Amino acid sequence: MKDDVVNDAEPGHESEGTPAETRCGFVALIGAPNVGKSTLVNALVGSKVTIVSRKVQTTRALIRGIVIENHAQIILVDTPGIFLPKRRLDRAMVKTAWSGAHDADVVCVLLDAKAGINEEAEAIFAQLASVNHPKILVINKVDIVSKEKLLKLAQMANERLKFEETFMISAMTGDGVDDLRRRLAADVPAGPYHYPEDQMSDAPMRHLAAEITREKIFRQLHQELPYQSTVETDSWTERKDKSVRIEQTIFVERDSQRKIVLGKGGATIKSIGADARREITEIVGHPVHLFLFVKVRENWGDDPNRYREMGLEFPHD
Ligand SMILES: Nc1nc2c(ncn2[C@@H]2O[C@H](COP(=O)(O)OP(=O)(O)OP(=O)(O)O)[C@@H](O)[C@H]2O)c(=O)[nH]1
Repeated sequence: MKDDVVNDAEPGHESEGTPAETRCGFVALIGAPNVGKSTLVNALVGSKVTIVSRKVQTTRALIRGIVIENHAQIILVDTPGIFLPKRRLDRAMVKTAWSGAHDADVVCVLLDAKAGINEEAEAIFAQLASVNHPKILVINKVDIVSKEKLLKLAQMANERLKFEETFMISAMTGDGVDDLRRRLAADVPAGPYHYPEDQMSDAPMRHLAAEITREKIFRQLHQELPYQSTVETDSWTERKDKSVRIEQTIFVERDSQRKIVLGKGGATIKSIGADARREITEIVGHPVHLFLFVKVRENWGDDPNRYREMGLEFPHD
Protein backbone atom coordinates (compact mmCIF):
# COMPACT_ATOMS: atom_id res chain seq x y z
CA MET A 1 0.00 0.00 0.00
CA LYS A 2 1.19 3.41 -0.88
CA ASP A 3 1.41 6.01 1.79
CA ASP A 4 0.37 9.55 1.31
CA VAL A 5 3.25 11.93 0.72
CA VAL A 6 1.64 14.66 2.73
CA ASN A 7 1.72 12.75 5.96
CA ASP A 8 5.36 11.87 5.60
CA ALA A 9 6.33 15.44 6.41
CA GLU A 10 8.89 15.68 9.15
CA PRO A 11 8.20 18.22 11.85
CA GLY A 12 9.87 21.50 11.00
CA HIS A 13 13.45 22.13 11.94
CA GLU A 14 15.19 25.39 12.48
CA SER A 15 17.83 26.26 9.94
CA GLU A 16 20.67 25.46 12.31
CA GLY A 17 19.18 22.03 12.78
CA THR A 18 17.53 22.53 16.16
CA PRO A 19 14.19 20.76 16.24
CA ALA A 20 11.36 23.20 16.82
CA GLU A 21 7.85 22.76 18.05
CA THR A 22 5.72 23.13 14.96
CA ARG A 23 2.10 24.03 14.45
CA CYS A 24 -0.10 23.36 11.48
CA GLY A 25 -3.71 23.92 10.62
CA PHE A 26 -6.41 24.99 8.26
CA VAL A 27 -7.77 28.49 8.09
CA ALA A 28 -11.01 28.90 6.18
CA LEU A 29 -11.44 32.22 4.43
CA ILE A 30 -15.08 33.14 4.28
CA GLY A 31 -16.31 36.18 2.47
CA ALA A 32 -18.59 37.38 -0.29
CA PRO A 33 -17.22 37.58 -3.82
CA ASN A 34 -14.89 40.56 -4.33
CA VAL A 35 -14.24 41.03 -0.66
CA GLY A 36 -10.54 40.61 -1.46
CA LYS A 37 -9.79 36.99 -0.64
CA SER A 38 -7.31 36.47 -3.45
CA THR A 39 -5.55 39.72 -2.65
CA LEU A 40 -5.35 38.71 1.01
CA VAL A 41 -3.99 35.25 0.19
CA ASN A 42 -1.28 36.87 -1.91
CA ALA A 43 -0.47 39.32 0.86
CA LEU A 44 -0.33 36.58 3.51
CA VAL A 45 1.77 34.23 1.42
CA GLY A 46 4.01 37.09 0.39
CA SER A 47 4.31 36.12 -3.25
CA LYS A 48 2.04 35.53 -6.16
CA VAL A 49 0.13 32.34 -5.50
CA THR A 50 -0.81 29.89 -8.18
CA ILE A 51 -4.09 30.94 -9.65
CA VAL A 52 -6.77 28.53 -8.67
CA SER A 53 -9.57 28.44 -11.16
CA ARG A 54 -12.99 29.60 -10.13
CA LYS A 55 -14.44 27.09 -12.55
CA VAL A 56 -14.06 24.26 -10.13
CA GLN A 57 -17.07 24.97 -8.02
CA THR A 58 -17.80 21.45 -6.88
CA THR A 59 -14.89 21.28 -4.51
CA ARG A 60 -15.47 21.48 -0.84
CA ALA A 61 -12.42 23.40 0.09
CA LEU A 62 -9.70 24.68 -2.14
CA ILE A 63 -6.24 25.31 -0.89
CA ARG A 64 -5.52 28.88 -1.82
CA GLY A 65 -2.12 29.21 -0.32
CA ILE A 66 0.23 27.96 2.37
CA VAL A 67 2.11 30.24 4.73
CA ILE A 68 4.90 29.56 7.19
CA GLU A 69 5.12 31.91 10.13
CA ASN A 70 6.88 31.29 13.45
CA HIS A 71 7.17 27.53 12.83
CA ALA A 72 3.51 27.34 11.96
CA GLN A 73 2.20 26.12 8.64
CA ILE A 74 -1.04 27.89 7.86
CA ILE A 75 -3.07 26.28 5.10
CA LEU A 76 -5.50 28.81 3.70
CA VAL A 77 -8.62 27.22 2.30
CA ASP A 78 -11.50 28.73 0.50
CA THR A 79 -14.99 27.37 0.22
CA PRO A 80 -16.25 28.52 -3.14
CA GLY A 81 -19.81 29.08 -4.18
CA ILE A 82 -20.95 29.51 -0.63
CA PHE A 83 -23.46 32.30 -0.71
CA LEU A 84 -27.05 33.02 -1.55
CA PRO A 85 -27.60 29.82 -3.45
CA LYS A 86 -30.53 30.07 -5.82
CA ARG A 87 -30.70 26.72 -7.53
CA ARG A 88 -31.07 23.39 -5.77
CA LEU A 89 -27.67 22.23 -6.96
CA ASP A 90 -26.10 25.38 -5.59
CA ARG A 91 -27.81 24.81 -2.30
CA ALA A 92 -26.48 21.27 -2.12
CA MET A 93 -23.00 22.53 -2.86
CA VAL A 94 -23.22 25.25 -0.29
CA LYS A 95 -24.13 22.69 2.31
CA THR A 96 -21.00 20.68 1.62
CA ALA A 97 -18.93 23.81 1.26
CA TRP A 98 -19.83 24.81 4.78
CA SER A 99 -18.53 21.50 6.07
CA GLY A 100 -15.14 22.86 4.99
CA ALA A 101 -15.61 25.75 7.38
CA HIS A 102 -16.72 23.40 10.14
CA ASP A 103 -13.56 21.40 9.65
CA ALA A 104 -11.16 24.33 9.76
CA ASP A 105 -9.17 25.18 12.85
CA VAL A 106 -9.85 28.87 12.48
CA VAL A 107 -12.45 30.68 10.44
CA CYS A 108 -11.51 34.06 9.02
CA VAL A 109 -14.56 36.09 8.14
CA LEU A 110 -13.82 38.81 5.63
CA LEU A 111 -15.93 41.92 5.36
CA ASP A 112 -15.57 44.59 2.72
CA ALA A 113 -15.25 47.87 4.61
CA LYS A 114 -16.90 49.77 1.79
CA ALA A 115 -19.77 47.36 1.16
CA GLY A 116 -20.43 46.86 4.87
CA ILE A 117 -22.97 44.30 6.01
CA ASN A 118 -24.87 43.83 2.77
CA GLU A 119 -27.18 41.01 1.75
CA GLU A 120 -24.34 38.60 1.06
CA ALA A 121 -22.63 39.38 4.36
CA GLU A 122 -25.95 38.86 6.15
CA ALA A 123 -26.28 35.42 4.58
CA ILE A 124 -22.77 34.53 5.71
CA PHE A 125 -23.40 35.75 9.25
CA ALA A 126 -26.57 33.69 9.44
CA GLN A 127 -24.70 30.55 8.45
CA LEU A 128 -21.73 31.29 10.66
CA ALA A 129 -23.88 31.18 13.75
CA SER A 130 -23.71 27.38 13.60
CA VAL A 131 -19.94 27.22 13.14
CA ASN A 132 -18.41 26.71 16.56
CA HIS A 133 -14.78 27.19 15.65
CA PRO A 134 -12.90 30.30 16.68
CA LYS A 135 -13.80 33.11 14.32
CA ILE A 136 -11.71 36.11 13.45
CA LEU A 137 -13.21 39.13 11.80
CA VAL A 138 -11.15 40.72 9.06
CA ILE A 139 -12.37 44.03 7.76
CA ASN A 140 -10.63 44.60 4.46
CA LYS A 141 -10.10 47.67 2.28
CA VAL A 142 -9.56 50.05 5.17
CA ASP A 143 -7.63 52.25 2.76
CA ILE A 144 -10.84 53.53 1.20
CA VAL A 145 -13.07 54.02 4.23
CA SER A 146 -13.09 56.55 7.06
CA LYS A 147 -12.11 55.57 10.61
CA GLU A 148 -15.58 56.28 11.97
CA LYS A 149 -17.24 54.07 9.42
CA LEU A 150 -14.78 51.29 10.21
CA LEU A 151 -15.38 51.42 13.93
CA LYS A 152 -19.11 51.39 13.42
CA LEU A 153 -18.87 48.41 11.12
CA ALA A 154 -16.64 46.51 13.56
CA GLN A 155 -19.11 47.20 16.35
CA MET A 156 -22.11 46.10 14.30
CA ALA A 157 -20.42 42.87 13.21
CA ASN A 158 -19.33 42.04 16.75
CA GLU A 159 -22.85 42.54 18.01
CA ARG A 160 -24.03 39.94 15.52
CA LEU A 161 -21.44 37.26 16.16
CA LYS A 162 -18.79 36.39 18.66
CA PHE A 163 -15.37 37.03 17.15
CA GLU A 164 -12.12 36.30 18.97
CA GLU A 165 -10.56 39.39 17.50
CA THR A 166 -11.17 42.00 14.84
CA PHE A 167 -8.48 42.97 12.37
CA MET A 168 -8.72 46.00 10.16
CA ILE A 169 -6.53 45.54 7.16
CA SER A 170 -5.83 46.51 3.62
CA ALA A 171 -4.87 43.42 1.68
CA MET A 172 -3.89 45.76 -1.11
CA THR A 173 -1.41 47.96 0.77
CA GLY A 174 -0.45 45.24 3.26
CA ASP A 175 -1.60 47.33 6.21
CA GLY A 176 -2.36 45.03 9.17
CA VAL A 177 -1.53 41.84 7.27
CA ASP A 178 1.54 40.96 9.36
CA ASP A 179 -0.48 41.12 12.58
CA LEU A 180 -3.14 38.88 11.10
CA ARG A 181 -0.53 36.37 9.94
CA ARG A 182 0.99 36.24 13.42
CA ARG A 183 -2.41 35.68 14.97
CA LEU A 184 -3.23 32.83 12.59
CA ALA A 185 0.15 31.22 13.28
CA ALA A 186 -0.60 31.29 16.99
CA ASP A 187 -4.09 29.89 16.49
CA VAL A 188 -3.37 26.75 14.51
CA PRO A 189 -2.82 23.66 16.68
CA ALA A 190 0.54 22.09 17.51
CA GLY A 191 1.55 19.36 15.11
CA PRO A 192 3.78 18.46 12.19
CA TYR A 193 3.58 20.28 8.88
CA HIS A 194 0.97 18.83 6.58
CA TYR A 195 2.93 19.76 3.46
CA PRO A 196 6.66 19.30 3.08
CA GLU A 197 8.23 22.69 2.49
CA ASP A 198 9.52 21.74 -0.95
CA GLN A 199 5.99 20.96 -2.07
CA MET A 200 4.31 24.02 -0.71
CA SER A 201 4.31 26.03 -3.91
CA ASP A 202 2.58 23.41 -6.02
CA ALA A 203 0.44 22.01 -3.22
CA PRO A 204 -2.62 24.05 -4.25
CA MET A 205 -2.31 22.78 -7.80
CA ARG A 206 -1.76 19.19 -6.71
CA HIS A 207 -4.81 19.41 -4.54
CA LEU A 208 -6.90 21.04 -7.24
CA ALA A 209 -5.81 18.49 -9.86
CA ALA A 210 -6.83 15.69 -7.50
CA GLU A 211 -10.19 17.37 -6.93
CA ILE A 212 -10.74 17.64 -10.66
CA THR A 213 -10.08 13.94 -11.23
CA ARG A 214 -12.32 13.07 -8.31
CA GLU A 215 -15.07 15.21 -9.77
CA LYS A 216 -14.76 13.40 -13.12
CA ILE A 217 -15.00 10.04 -11.38
CA PHE A 218 -18.19 11.08 -9.65
CA ARG A 219 -19.60 12.52 -12.82
CA GLN A 220 -19.10 9.26 -14.65
CA LEU A 221 -19.72 6.79 -11.87
CA HIS A 222 -21.74 8.51 -9.23
CA GLN A 223 -24.27 5.76 -8.83
CA GLU A 224 -21.83 2.90 -8.78
CA LEU A 225 -19.24 4.51 -6.56
CA PRO A 226 -20.81 6.54 -3.81
CA TYR A 227 -18.16 8.41 -1.85
CA GLN A 228 -15.82 5.47 -1.82
CA SER A 229 -12.95 6.85 -3.74
CA THR A 230 -10.34 9.45 -3.14
CA VAL A 231 -7.66 10.83 -5.39
CA GLU A 232 -4.15 11.87 -4.50
CA THR A 233 -1.58 13.56 -6.67
CA ASP A 234 1.64 11.61 -6.20
CA SER A 235 3.92 13.61 -8.39
CA TRP A 236 3.91 16.87 -10.30
CA THR A 237 6.90 17.39 -12.52
CA GLU A 238 7.41 20.37 -14.75
CA ARG A 239 9.48 19.63 -17.82
CA LYS A 240 11.77 21.98 -19.68
CA ASP A 241 9.17 22.58 -22.39
CA LYS A 242 6.74 23.68 -19.61
CA SER A 243 4.58 20.61 -20.01
CA VAL A 244 3.64 18.93 -16.75
CA ARG A 245 3.70 15.26 -15.90
CA ILE A 246 1.19 14.41 -13.23
CA GLU A 247 0.74 11.06 -11.55
CA GLN A 248 -2.35 10.40 -9.50
CA THR A 249 -3.66 7.45 -7.59
CA ILE A 250 -7.34 6.75 -7.23
CA PHE A 251 -7.96 4.86 -4.03
CA VAL A 252 -11.01 2.66 -3.70
CA GLU A 253 -12.07 0.38 -0.87
CA ARG A 254 -12.74 -2.86 -2.69
CA ASP A 255 -11.48 -4.72 -5.70
CA SER A 256 -14.97 -4.66 -7.21
CA GLN A 257 -14.77 -0.85 -7.18
CA ARG A 258 -11.36 -0.94 -8.79
CA LYS A 259 -12.88 -2.88 -11.67
CA ILE A 260 -15.65 -0.33 -12.02
CA VAL A 261 -13.19 2.55 -12.18
CA LEU A 262 -11.10 0.76 -14.77
CA GLY A 263 -14.10 -0.22 -16.88
CA LYS A 264 -14.14 -2.68 -19.72
CA GLY A 265 -10.68 -2.84 -21.23
CA GLY A 266 -9.77 0.28 -19.25
CA ALA A 267 -12.35 2.36 -21.10
CA THR A 268 -13.74 4.14 -18.03
CA ILE A 269 -10.46 5.25 -16.56
CA LYS A 270 -9.33 6.37 -19.99
CA SER A 271 -12.36 8.56 -20.32
CA ILE A 272 -12.01 9.93 -16.77
CA GLY A 273 -8.36 10.66 -17.50
CA ALA A 274 -9.15 12.44 -20.75
CA ASP A 275 -11.77 14.65 -19.07
CA ALA A 276 -9.54 15.45 -16.14
CA ARG A 277 -6.53 16.14 -18.34
CA ARG A 278 -8.52 18.59 -20.45
CA GLU A 279 -9.59 20.60 -17.44
CA ILE A 280 -6.22 20.49 -15.69
CA THR A 281 -4.55 21.63 -18.91
CA GLU A 282 -6.86 24.62 -19.07
CA ILE A 283 -5.85 25.66 -15.58
CA VAL A 284 -2.15 24.93 -15.91
CA GLY A 285 -2.00 26.65 -19.30
CA HIS A 286 0.55 24.14 -20.62
CA PRO A 287 0.30 20.60 -21.98
CA VAL A 288 -0.40 18.03 -19.28
CA HIS A 289 0.47 14.35 -19.26
CA LEU A 290 -1.78 12.68 -16.75
CA PHE A 291 -1.15 9.18 -15.47
CA LEU A 292 -3.83 7.53 -13.36
CA PHE A 293 -3.45 4.49 -11.17
CA VAL A 294 -6.16 2.70 -9.24
CA LYS A 295 -5.41 1.04 -5.94
CA VAL A 296 -7.43 -0.66 -3.27
CA ARG A 297 -6.90 0.79 0.16
CA GLU A 298 -9.13 -0.82 2.69
CA ASN A 299 -10.75 1.20 5.42
CA TRP A 300 -9.63 4.56 4.18
CA GLY A 301 -13.16 5.59 5.00
CA ASP A 302 -12.27 5.21 8.68
CA ASP A 303 -9.21 7.41 8.53
CA PRO A 304 -9.91 10.98 9.70
CA ASN A 305 -6.79 12.23 7.88
CA ARG A 306 -8.29 11.34 4.52
CA TYR A 307 -11.35 13.43 5.28
CA ARG A 308 -9.26 16.30 6.46
CA GLU A 309 -7.19 16.36 3.32
CA MET A 310 -10.36 16.71 1.32
CA GLY A 311 -11.55 19.51 3.53
CA LEU A 312 -14.32 17.29 4.87
CA GLU A 313 -15.59 16.82 8.34
CA PHE A 314 -15.00 13.37 9.76
CA PRO A 315 -18.36 11.84 10.63
CA HIS A 316 -17.95 10.52 14.15
CA ASP A 317 -21.08 8.40 14.17
N1 LIG B 1 -8.97 49.46 -2.11
C1 LIG B 1 -8.78 48.17 -1.90
N2 LIG B 1 -9.14 47.27 -2.82
C2 LIG B 1 -8.92 45.98 -2.59
C3 LIG B 1 -8.32 45.53 -1.38
N3 LIG B 1 -8.25 44.19 -1.43
C4 LIG B 1 -8.76 43.81 -2.62
N4 LIG B 1 -9.18 44.88 -3.32
C5 LIG B 1 -9.80 44.90 -4.64
O1 LIG B 1 -11.06 44.25 -4.58
C6 LIG B 1 -11.31 43.54 -5.77
C7 LIG B 1 -11.59 42.08 -5.46
O2 LIG B 1 -10.43 41.49 -4.94
P1 LIG B 1 -10.13 39.92 -5.03
O3 LIG B 1 -8.94 39.65 -4.20
O4 LIG B 1 -10.14 39.47 -6.43
O5 LIG B 1 -11.47 39.40 -4.34
P2 LIG B 1 -11.94 37.92 -4.04
O6 LIG B 1 -12.66 37.97 -2.76
O7 LIG B 1 -10.79 36.99 -4.16
O8 LIG B 1 -12.93 37.67 -5.19
P3 LIG B 1 -13.63 36.28 -5.49
O9 LIG B 1 -12.53 35.27 -5.62
O10 LIG B 1 -14.35 36.55 -6.76
O11 LIG B 1 -14.51 35.96 -4.36
C8 LIG B 1 -10.08 43.72 -6.64
O12 LIG B 1 -10.33 44.77 -7.54
C9 LIG B 1 -9.00 44.10 -5.65
O13 LIG B 1 -7.99 44.88 -6.23
C10 LIG B 1 -7.92 46.51 -0.41
O14 LIG B 1 -7.40 46.23 0.66
N5 LIG B 1 -8.19 47.80 -0.73
